Amino acid sequence: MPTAFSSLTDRLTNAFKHLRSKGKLSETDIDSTIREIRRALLDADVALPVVRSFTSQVRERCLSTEVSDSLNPAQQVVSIVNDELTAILGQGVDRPLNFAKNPPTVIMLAGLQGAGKTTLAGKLGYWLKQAGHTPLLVAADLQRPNAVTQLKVVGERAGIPVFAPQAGVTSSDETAEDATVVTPGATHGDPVAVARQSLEFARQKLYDMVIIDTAGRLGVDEELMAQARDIRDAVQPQEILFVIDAMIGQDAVQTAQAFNQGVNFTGVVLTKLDGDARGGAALSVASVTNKPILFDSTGEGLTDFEVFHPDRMAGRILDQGDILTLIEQAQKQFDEQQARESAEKLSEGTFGLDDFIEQLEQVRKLGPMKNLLAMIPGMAQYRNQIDNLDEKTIDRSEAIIRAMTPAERRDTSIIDGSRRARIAKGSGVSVSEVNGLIQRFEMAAKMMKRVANGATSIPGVRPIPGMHGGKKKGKNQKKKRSGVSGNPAKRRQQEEELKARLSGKPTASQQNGSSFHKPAAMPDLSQLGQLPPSLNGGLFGR
Ligand SMILES: Nc1nc2c(ncn2[C@@H]2O[C@H](COP(=O)(O)OP(=O)(O)OP(=O)(O)O)[C@@H](O)[C@H]2O)c(=O)[nH]1
Repeated sequence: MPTAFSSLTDRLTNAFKHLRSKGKLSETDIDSTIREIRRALLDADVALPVVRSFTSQVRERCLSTEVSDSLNPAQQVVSIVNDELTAILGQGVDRPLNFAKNPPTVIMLAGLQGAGKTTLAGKLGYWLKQAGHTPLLVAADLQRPNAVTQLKVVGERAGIPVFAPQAGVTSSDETAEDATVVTPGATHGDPVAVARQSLEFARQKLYDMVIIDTAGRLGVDEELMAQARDIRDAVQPQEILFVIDAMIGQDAVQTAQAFNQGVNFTGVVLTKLDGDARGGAALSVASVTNKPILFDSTGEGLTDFEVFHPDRMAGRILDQGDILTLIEQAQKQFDEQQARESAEKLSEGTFGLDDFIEQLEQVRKLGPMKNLLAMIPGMAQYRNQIDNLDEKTIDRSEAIIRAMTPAERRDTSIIDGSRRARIAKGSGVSVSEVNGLIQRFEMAAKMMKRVANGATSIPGVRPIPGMHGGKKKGKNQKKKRSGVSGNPAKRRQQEEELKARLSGKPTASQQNGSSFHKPAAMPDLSQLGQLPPSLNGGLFGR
């Protein structure tokens, strides 16, 4: 899927490609790589001062770094670029939200018109609600006629009450109009008064988070800034989040600086990272303002929103995937017992189409398939194929399987010609589509059985610790096959290991144990002759 960083990813991975054949890097090699990195960053709209300090830092470290035993030169350069990218994205640290000692915690949103503030208010509120908070959204954007209505719609969708002035209503004891939208008589036309009243309301009704949506303008102007300052002074927020559209290009830095001076924001939210315009300017914002990026948003949906982790974003930009996010999402959504059973069935060769449907349902909870594939290391080169993956073909596959009898799903070998014709009719597809699905399922099941038993691996994809059982194991050991441990300490260790693998550092077990592998800081993509069947058309065909 093209994202705001796709072309930057392509350019950077290309710059590293030339280094792969080198045994040792000369100063000339380093300089020519640095030149390519500089051009890639500038073309992606990263601000010039940020590019300058970034490249000089990378160059200095490349020249002074000792030759490592465990990393080849290309991996070493990628590892340095990864560190420095993580640093410009926010000093390399994750900064959690500040909460008030005495609730409610107040979060004020500021930014240009159309940056995505209103949408973000809903996403943030929804995210907080999922975490057990009781948020209230506040419509303090009284500039744009439709803004209040828009926030009410967003609030309704997220199931979060909205404190909003209602035209013609002035009494302060108006009661809730319906379950999701509160319309007390906030003072009409005065955003500062609305914000102040919302706090009183939240205290009375015991909302513990107040998210205030403020007005945006097309460009920075002093009147807007003064209004935002007045709101800030009236409600003393714990967080003032500057919301910035990643696609606005070079203006991002100037706008961010103006808002920083104007309201002294505490954190940044990048929106529209799903767009395909050059998103480099947004990457400069944290560095130029010295304020952390707290969240990012990748679509219009309520859940297209995530906590920003500088190191994971750097990994995605460098096409090292984001396995940690994938694991976290999977842990949230997956039924662990079911995953374990599927893994066992796969290794035993008893994985049927019924199980496949169950897996599909679980995977679907994680979001569109394209987004998931984008989190796998080394996938940038398959962007076109991933883009061509039509999610509808997945629906069709599901329909075919659902048209089968339970016995057919358990054992595809009983599906003869007449059964195939019946299934095709029942699912509204052609017989050849049914044939194709059965054939691909049988092939994939065979391959997965071999992979699960350690007989082979997917080309270019290094095994994840605990993923492959090797030989068939006893009952107790089987539990490890789902790849992610249920034990929190063990899981943390696995995450640390993965993190280290992705950053190119030796993992704890590699340092302690005898089975030291060269870390896969940069997967050798040349080995990826073909996608695993499940990705390359795979079960879903094309
Ligand atoms: N693709 C994409 N669209 C987004 C994202 N966030 C917001 N949008 C869309 O961007 C448009 C503007 O978003 P709003 O939330 O209205 O922006 P705003 O900052 O509140 O705008 P004003 O109220 O005019 O100041 C809407 O159409 C949103 O659906 C995102 O992450 N990705």
